[in-house]
Amino acid sequence: MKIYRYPTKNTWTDLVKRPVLEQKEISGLITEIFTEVEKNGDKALIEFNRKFDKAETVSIKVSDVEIQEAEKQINDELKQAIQQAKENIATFHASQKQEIQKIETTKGVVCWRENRAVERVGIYIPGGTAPLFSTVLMLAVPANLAGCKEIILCTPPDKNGNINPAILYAAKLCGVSEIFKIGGAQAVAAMALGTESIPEVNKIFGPGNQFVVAAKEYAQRYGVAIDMPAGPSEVLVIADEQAVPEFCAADLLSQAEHGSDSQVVFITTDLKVFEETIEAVGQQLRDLPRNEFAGQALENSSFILMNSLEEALEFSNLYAPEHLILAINDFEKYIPEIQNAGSVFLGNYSCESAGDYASGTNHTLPTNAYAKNYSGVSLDSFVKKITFQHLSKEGLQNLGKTIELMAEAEGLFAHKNAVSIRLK
Ligand SMILES: NC(=O)c1ccc[n+]([C@@H]2O[C@H](COP(=O)([O-])OP(=O)(O)OC[C@H]3O[C@@H](n4cnc5c(N)ncnc54)[C@H](O)[C@@H]3O)[C@@H](O)[C@H]2O)c1
Ligand SMILES: N[C@H](CO)Cc1c[nH]c[nH+]1
Ligand SMILES: [Zn+2]
Repeated sequence: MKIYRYPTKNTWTDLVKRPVLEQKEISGLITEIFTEVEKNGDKALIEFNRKFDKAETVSIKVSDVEIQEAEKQINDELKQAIQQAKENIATFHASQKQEIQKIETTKGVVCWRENRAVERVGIYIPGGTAPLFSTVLMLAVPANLAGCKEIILCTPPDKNGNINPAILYAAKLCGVSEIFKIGGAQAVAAMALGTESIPEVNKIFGPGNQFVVAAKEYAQRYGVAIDMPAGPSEVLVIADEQAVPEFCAADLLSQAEHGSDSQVVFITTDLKVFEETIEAVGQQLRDLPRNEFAGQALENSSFILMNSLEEALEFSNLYAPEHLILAINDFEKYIPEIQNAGSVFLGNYSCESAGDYASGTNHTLPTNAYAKNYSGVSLDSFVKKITFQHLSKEGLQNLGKTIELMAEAEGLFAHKNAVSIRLK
């Protein structure tokens, strides 16, 4: 845990750095993995399961029997919880649908956009530190609402070569087409390149560790699109004097527990809240089952005392957190000041776990300061927008002179002629 009291602005660039694996090592490994998958297909994937996940997999495709068996292992209470989360996610994402808006830019010139779903999408479901079946809902629900024809899911197998039953249950519930037992960079390579059993997809979605993020970035050179870099989880909490230290500590630990390379940042203007939150983090960490990841993540994490909420917001915009929690009284006032963040949680009761599971917003979000230039997953992530236009003869008469003049000025006479020939 790194503690800073009133750090000067010239130290901020160091404070916003994330813990990253050695880039050179990762990129060498990713190239190797893609080359191997391209050359040996499924055989390479089975070998990677052995090497990276210590798993024996005879067949990498999940069978219908495995899916039926999984359903029996999920109790009714969890099924109901999954159902409620799914409905909220569907409601929020369905609200993002927009009516087609035809607009007449000049009399007789009508322009509009129409959505078309990305046809075949690949969704990566993390399974290294925890089986994130909630991510199935976050990706498959909007993919279905958007009208994607095929949803291919990849997730790492356990040591016995099995997939967590809740992942299989959620996948079936959300209309996933095919499920494969393969994780990490090799799963991304398989979806980008295609193998004997895994179809090549048009766009790859989903969060993952630094191997997965690096592989998604690499995959783009094969013509596949990606949602965004969604890596190790992070949260930045800004608290004032009325914040509840135990709540702040719980939110910080909720993201720290994702993995040793997660990072959490706590900023407050109040000395009492500062000291009590640090103490509460220590206490809650001791009581947390499987707390080793959270403990390691806290070593990379900062607790900062600042002079004002304005300064805290300025720091937050530089950090560009995946999640921002404003545990402050006057949060409405500060909303316009938020420039860079993946998803924002307002007040003392908007715990980040709500967005992780069930409030309705998407939990697949940009990390590592990518919130400066990317949005989280939404319905739009699963569609392409095609523009249309119709010009009547009158429309071309009204706009023709402008087009001819501009084409001539660019020295493109065939462009000019495409107008002139029609208006002769
Ligand atoms: N940003 C977001 O939206 C978001 C959402 C959910 C989860 N997350 C993050 O996703 C991550 C999930 O990571 P995870 O590790 O639990 O699961 P994961 O499924 O992303 O990664 C596990 C895979 O990594 C590969 N791997 C592990 N060590 C390796 C090595 N040394 N060399 C090559 N490959 C290796 C293995 O193949 C394994 O299957 C966490 O960091 C979590 O915080 C982010
Ligand atoms: N907090 C993660 C995104 O960074 C999402 C998640 C899934 N399950 C629990 N949490
Ligand atoms: Zn989480």
